[in-house]
Amino acid sequence: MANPTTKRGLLLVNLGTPDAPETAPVRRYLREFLSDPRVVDIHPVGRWLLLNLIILPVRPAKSAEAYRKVWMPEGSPLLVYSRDLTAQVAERLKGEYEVALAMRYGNPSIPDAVAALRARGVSDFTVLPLYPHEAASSSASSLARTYEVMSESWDVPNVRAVPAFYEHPGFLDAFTAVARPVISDLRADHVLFSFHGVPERHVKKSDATGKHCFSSPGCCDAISDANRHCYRAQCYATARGLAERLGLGAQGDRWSVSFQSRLGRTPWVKPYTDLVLPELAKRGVKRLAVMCPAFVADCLETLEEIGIRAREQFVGEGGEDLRLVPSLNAHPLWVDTVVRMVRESDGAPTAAAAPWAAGAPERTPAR
Ligand SMILES: C=CC1=C(C)c2cc3[nH]c(cc4nc(cc5[nH]c(cc1n2)c(C)c5CCC(=O)O)C(CCC(=O)O)=C4C)c(C)c3C=C
Ligand SMILES: [Fe+2]
Ligand SMILES: [Fe+2]
Repeated sequence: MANPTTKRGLLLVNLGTPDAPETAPVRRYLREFLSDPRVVDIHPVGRWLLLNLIILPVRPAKSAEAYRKVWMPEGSPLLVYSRDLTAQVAERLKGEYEVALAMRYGNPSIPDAVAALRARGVSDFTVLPLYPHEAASSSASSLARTYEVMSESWDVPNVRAVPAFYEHPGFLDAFTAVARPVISDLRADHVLFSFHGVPERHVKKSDATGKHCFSSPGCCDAISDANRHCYRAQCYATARGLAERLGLGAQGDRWSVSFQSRLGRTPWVKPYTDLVLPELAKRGVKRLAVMCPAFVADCLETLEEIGIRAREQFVGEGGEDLRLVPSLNAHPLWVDTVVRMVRESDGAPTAAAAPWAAGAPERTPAR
């Protein structure tokens, strides 16, 4: 328990987004994002060449065009929804925690958000990376940067991290509540759980045993000691939890899993969403609901890649309709869950100690 005079702060961290849907701000954002060695994990000289000769001359203009299709009057959807969530969580935790939002890349930056909380007297921090699953390129990068920023001050504050919540019942229940009306209104004959992909190399590097991941087709079929930090295994655990709540039966029949948003030519985690869509259409799936549970806020990857591009692709392949299930954004059940996870994490800094995790001892929330 923290000292009663200690002021607590909650830092919600999401990935980040450009300041405007124009080429120059998108280039600035992509430069910061793709210079991160946890995102593009190759030799620094290779990364510089890839970025400056291949990606940055072309991609920013194309991405800016995509951002313009989903940009909201108040700004980038990822930022608008993350701000909304932050405001509602702050309201719920008033008097207990000072709350701020930070973006790993772009604005509001982690240094600015940490400085703002410290200026409000915070000396005990809870950090909640807004990604359900662990990945070097998302949660690990956000935590590493937060720790780096905090360690720059003379008096380093107390910091605890909320563990990955890929099978937290509150997270699964909230997504189920959002999905149910969409699935029934569409009369969906199939649900695709499309997660953000990562290079296979990243998954192999996070395998502490060095021999579990990709060792067999079923290596992600259950969470075990060997794969509890495997991004792919955590994604499948989420999909199973949602499919069960939605009453979808066995995998393959009315639901399947895929991975989207790949970049470059190295192998990413499979199956790829853009290759699964035509297969589903060919199999006779007509009305497809797509859930993107790697994201807790709608963003370019949900609204444009799935809501617009994947829909056009599926209909072009003979499907009748594809509907994107909205993300959690600031859904009341998600706000409840964030509040609950923050309280649960008080004194439980690792995934293994998460009170809701299988095998963890029963524990009552701190307050
Ligand atoms: C090597 C490239 C990338 C890895 C690895 C990666 C992992 C990863 N990303 C997210 C969440 C988001 N990514 C978003 C956009 C985005 N992602 C990449 C590349 C990698 N992501 C790029 C180049 C972009 C920018 C857009 C584009 O040009 O296509 C977003 C949306 C941001 C927004 O502004 O809306 C999110 C969110 C996770 C969770 C993750 C690892 C699991
Ligand atoms: Fe990404
Ligand atoms: Fe794995």
